[in-house]
Amino acid sequence: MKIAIIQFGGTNCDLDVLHVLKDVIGADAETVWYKEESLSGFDGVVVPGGFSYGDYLRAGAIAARTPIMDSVKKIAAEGKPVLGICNGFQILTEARLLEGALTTNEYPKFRCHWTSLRVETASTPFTSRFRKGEVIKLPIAHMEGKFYAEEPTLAELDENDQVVFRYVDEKGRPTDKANPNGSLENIAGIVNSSRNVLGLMPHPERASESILGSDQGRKVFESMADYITENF
Ligand SMILES: NC(=O)CC[C@H](N)C(=O)O
Repeated sequence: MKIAIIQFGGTNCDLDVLHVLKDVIGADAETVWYKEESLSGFDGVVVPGGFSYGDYLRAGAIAARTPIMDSVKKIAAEGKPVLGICNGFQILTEARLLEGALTTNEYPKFRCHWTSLRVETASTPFTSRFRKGEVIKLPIAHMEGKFYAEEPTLAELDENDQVVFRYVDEKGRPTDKANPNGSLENIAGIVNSSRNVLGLMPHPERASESILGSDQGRKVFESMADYITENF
């Protein structure tokens, strides 16, 4: 099993993800520079966070149009898991691998703090180790994290159980106060209709060891590794 971690100019969470995959959960992983065109030999992909191309035009817009994204699309079409974290989520929406868009936070500042999230579904390759309804703590760090989609798309995401994480308060309720960026319906993460592409704004790799204040993010990577072992 081998997982590719894509690096663009401006990516800055690549080595954190590499550390979690290799040192914390013992999976085989490698960073791949965006100029590589092939991802043959890889069974899964992480598009990590950062500021690819300085967030120029729109966050993720330039990275989404690089040749390696054709290979990421191929991996996704093969049913292999693709995980986009923060800037990675922005890139996956810009590449149209995921619905909707990430727009400037309602209060237009960079926000960097812990959030509580409710796991809305355990039936994805990335959340199989969670319980539906479980409330977990993961940090956010973004300026363009407001999830937006047109009403019919939102309805479809709900109907198909594609909303994976929602920002909630300490009691597990998706209130306005618990919503750090104005995301519609408090959405923090979604999957595609085939369920093998996940994007989320919070950073599970920054909460994968208890010394960091939470190790609950680790289960995202462990679930992904289980899925690869079982299927590929
Ligand atoms: N941590 C990140 O990936 C940053 C996300 C993005 N560049 C933003 O600020 O919106």
